[in-house]
Amino acid sequence: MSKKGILLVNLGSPKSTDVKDVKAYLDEFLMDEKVIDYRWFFRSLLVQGIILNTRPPKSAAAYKTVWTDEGSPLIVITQKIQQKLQKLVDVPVEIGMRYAEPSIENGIRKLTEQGVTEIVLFPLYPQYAMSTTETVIDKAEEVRKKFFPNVKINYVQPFYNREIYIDCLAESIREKLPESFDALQFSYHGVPERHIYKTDPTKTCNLNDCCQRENNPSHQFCYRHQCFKTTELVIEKLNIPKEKTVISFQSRLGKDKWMEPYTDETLENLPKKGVKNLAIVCPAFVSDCLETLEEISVEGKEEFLHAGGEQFHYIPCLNDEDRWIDVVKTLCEEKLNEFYLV
Ligand SMILES: C=CC1=C(C)c2cc3[nH]c(cc4nc(cc5[nH]c(cc1n2)c(C)c5CCC(=O)O)C(CCC(=O)O)=C4C)c(C)c3C=C
Ligand SMILES: [Fe+2]
Ligand SMILES: [Fe+2]
Repeated sequence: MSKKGILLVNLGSPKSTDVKDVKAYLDEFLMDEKVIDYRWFFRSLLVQGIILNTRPPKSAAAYKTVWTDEGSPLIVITQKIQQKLQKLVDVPVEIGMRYAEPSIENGIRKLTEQGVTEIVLFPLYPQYAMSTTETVIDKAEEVRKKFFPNVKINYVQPFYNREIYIDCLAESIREKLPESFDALQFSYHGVPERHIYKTDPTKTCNLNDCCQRENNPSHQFCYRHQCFKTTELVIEKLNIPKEKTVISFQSRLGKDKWMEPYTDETLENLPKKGVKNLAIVCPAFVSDCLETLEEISVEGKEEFLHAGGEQFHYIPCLNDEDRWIDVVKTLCEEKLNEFYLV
């Protein structure tokens, strides 16, 4: 009888907030061809020649502001999800990070040491992107072929529009929303527009109205569509009018054109449009991390207040909320059950 297990995969964080560890982490992360998708020579020129010579001290300082006694919030929260899920399922659950430690290889090894030969791997990203879901699958397949050729892996698909997830996210937001607010902003991690064109096998997405159409063939691989869809479904559940919501994209890097509108510019413009009391949520992330705790809750808040905003309410990610752990369990069990069918 084959034994099953679950591997929860998140992005990863530096080993510590030392500049050298942050530099090593950024090197691995940004040299990934699915993240900075230039040919190796140009990627290396940009990342190792420019970014790694300027960014690590700034990033390390930012990490210091969010780091806890237990470590990076992203990793600590992923561990908490693992521990809670482990109490609900009767197969072993491990974690692996796409970059740095604990690695995907490490996670698969821990599972195989417990006799597991069939793994459900859950990339913890609601929306598909080349720089997230796709690179996780590439890495896991590379590791599987090299070290664990007899192991089978079943991947949990992006769940941006799944009813159980939307219900869970909407409920979580509802509980944390202030009594009154002028607007609810959905800030998603951005990606370069080029990535969306590149990963569209149907070549039918023009990053325009088509992303909001009901049935465009490109939607399965369109990060922009999936962000719009999550937003649309959540506000419908929350019964919030579209006019009271804003979508934006954060964390751009480099000189390429990234998806617009940008979160920082939106935060500066909203007070001029009469939005003084803002609630903001970041549904591209299931766990709080540098990009939410520092870029939004601290920097974003400052930008908004400086531009004339009065109240800024950051709504935390799902993290290890019990209702979210139930969703993780259901999505994993669906894939565990598929092993019985083949
Ligand atoms: C939806 C999730 C994410 C997408 C899509 C994504 C794309 C993407 N990111 C960068 C560059 C950086 N991202 C950084 C941090 C970071 N990114 C995500 C998630 C997505 N990235 C998370 C969860 C985090 C936080 C990690 C943590 O430890 O808390 C950083 C590092 C931070 C910094 O130095 O400021 C960079 C750089 C690119 C280029 C990209 C798509 C092309
Ligand atoms: Fe990122
Ligand atoms: Fe699209």
